[in-house]
Amino acid sequence: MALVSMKELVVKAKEEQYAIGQFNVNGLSWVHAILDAAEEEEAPVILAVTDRLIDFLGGYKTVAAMVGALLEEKRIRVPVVLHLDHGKTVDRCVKAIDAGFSSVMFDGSHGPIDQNIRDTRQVVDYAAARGVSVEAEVGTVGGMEDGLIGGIRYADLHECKRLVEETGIDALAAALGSVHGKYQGEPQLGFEEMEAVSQAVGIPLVLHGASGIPLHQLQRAIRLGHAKININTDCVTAWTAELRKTLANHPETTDPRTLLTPAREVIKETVKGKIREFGSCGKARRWAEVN
Ligand SMILES: O=C(O)C[C@@H](O)[C@H](O)C(=O)COP(=O)(O)O
Ligand SMILES: [Zn+2]
Repeated sequence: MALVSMKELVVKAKEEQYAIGQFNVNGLSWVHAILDAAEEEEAPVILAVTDRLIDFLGGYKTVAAMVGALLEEKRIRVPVVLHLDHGKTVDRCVKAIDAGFSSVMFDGSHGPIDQNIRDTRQVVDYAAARGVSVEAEVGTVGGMEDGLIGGIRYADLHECKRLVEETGIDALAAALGSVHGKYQGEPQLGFEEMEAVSQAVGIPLVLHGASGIPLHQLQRAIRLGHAKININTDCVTAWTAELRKTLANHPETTDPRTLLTPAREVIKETVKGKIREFGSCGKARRWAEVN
């Protein structure tokens, strides 16, 4: 199946109270593992590439070609979105769209809201004309972003409403207490604020920094309108641990396949576990029936 926009997937997920997993791609192994997991769980899935890793991975066109080829070679039938995560500029979002990404996030959350709205609107105008979905952000998710450690800044309700109404985005990332990377202590999401934002904007919400958030909090976030949940840290942590174990168990081996296959398998199992937690397993079946 060809890549699809995120829009219809998250609208449906919100209606039916489950969430689509966004899993970050850090190399070829990730694409294999995430696609295999989604196919086995019959779940729609979002493959995301964070803008800071685009050059490391060979550029937008390389990423789009790699994902497109694997969809075909592996005969993937579940709906797959290729999403630019934390797009840094309007121009970089345009490049991703031109390369074949089916969804982009423009992250103007670090600047003033008026600038964020102006830039996001430009991205939406370009994307909507090409059937590409757009996510944008208000507030600051805590933790590591672009190599810098930052504090949490809660999304302002009025700014969330303005961003949605004045741009026409498809999904909103409202920072409400989550943190990228590892949490220090128990995650504390702002559920009261979440309910207010969700009611005010009406569109599906996106949860960044979801690795390490306990299931009961994720389920409450889904009930309050989160239809896309982003996971990277849990996958890279599992991958690194497995790779270290394999290297220790095979000190003489120089065969990359022997060294990398168990780590790829661990990503797949991690993704499958998340898909089940988010309630999206089996949802590709119904999607295929009506599309
Ligand atoms: O590492 C990146 O740049 C991608 C992440 O910001 C992603 O959008 C995300 O929110 C993952 O959260 P985490 O797995 O809890 O770190
Ligand atoms: Zn994020």
